[in-house]
Amino acid sequence: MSDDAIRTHGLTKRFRTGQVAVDGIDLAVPRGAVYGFLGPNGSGKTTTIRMLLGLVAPTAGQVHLLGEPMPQAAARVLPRVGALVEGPAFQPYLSGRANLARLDAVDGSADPRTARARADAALERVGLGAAADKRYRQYSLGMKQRLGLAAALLRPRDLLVLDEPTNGLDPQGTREVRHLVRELADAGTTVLVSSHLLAEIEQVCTHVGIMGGGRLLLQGPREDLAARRGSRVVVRTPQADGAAALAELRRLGLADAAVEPVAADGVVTVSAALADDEPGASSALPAPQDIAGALVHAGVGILTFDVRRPSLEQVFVELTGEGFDVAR
Ligand SMILES: Nc1ncnc2c1ncn2[C@@H]1O[C@H](COP(=O)(O)OP(=O)(O)OP(=O)(O)O)[C@@H](O)[C@H]1O
Repeated sequence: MSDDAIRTHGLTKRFRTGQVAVDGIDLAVPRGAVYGFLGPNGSGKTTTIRMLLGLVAPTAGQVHLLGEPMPQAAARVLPRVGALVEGPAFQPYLSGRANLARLDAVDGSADPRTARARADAALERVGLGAAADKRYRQYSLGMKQRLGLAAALLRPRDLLVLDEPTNGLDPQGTREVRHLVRELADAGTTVLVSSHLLAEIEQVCTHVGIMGGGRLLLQGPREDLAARRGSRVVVRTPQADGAAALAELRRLGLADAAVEPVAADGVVTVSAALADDEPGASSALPAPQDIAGALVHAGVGILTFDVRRPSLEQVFVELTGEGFDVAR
């Protein structure tokens, strides 16, 4: 048993069609994390999430949620887990509020006297307060998605599992979901959130797992994954200082330092790789502040000084050779 909020060992799903949708994955979602579960369409995220929640039986492997084995402990564990998965069962002719009341009533452990307050609080939280009395069938896709979130938030949860929560939302709605996830995480809820659009949730994640072709290609703290590859220092200087800047960077041990072609405005860009891809190899390289100091000391005029980290998407593409929107 582990202290992680979610832990799987060798989790595998082979469908009757013979397709292996999830291929022996070991997920580890630490308590308190916001875990971005990422990967192209068809990479196995939804199937994994369904297995986590006991909606689909694994072909092989184990799942522990909040330290307890699934599905054996489902009755004890699932009340502590809020989930948004495809197609929640809402009644089309009932209002958003009435739909939540219905779900609330099914939950044996919820106090019926406070049902209304719970539903209203959840609706407010997802920005549906004004549409509470509208029928579900009149909701837009984004509003439906929000109602699904509200249902997951009807009671305090230790763990939230959200499958593509930003599906159907406009950029404003997407920002709101991010904000909500951050708020919930600040309050101590562990969140697993899946997306095929990395940029949408990258900013709120503390941890990331990247799926590709049913396998977990990469997993760990977000900062570690992005820092692992390809950080660069990028300096813009007056053209006259370009050669001096290049010489200084090389003197500091940044072997691949190079000057990019002159821009029309008499400014050149000098850049160099800051970290090697090999773990530990970067320790010999100077820290950014020391590089800036050395350039100033060498009399180089600095117009801008940046440390550029690759986006996770760049890391992903580099690792897999696959774009994010590639279907299987
Ligand atoms: N019930 C099923 N029977 C057979 N194959 C299935 C079934 N459900 C999913 N698959 C296949 O398993 C693979 C993984 O699908 P899954 O829905 O888990 O991916 P995903 O990463 O969630 O993608 P998306 O972002 O499009 O939802 C796909 O190739 C899909 O066609």
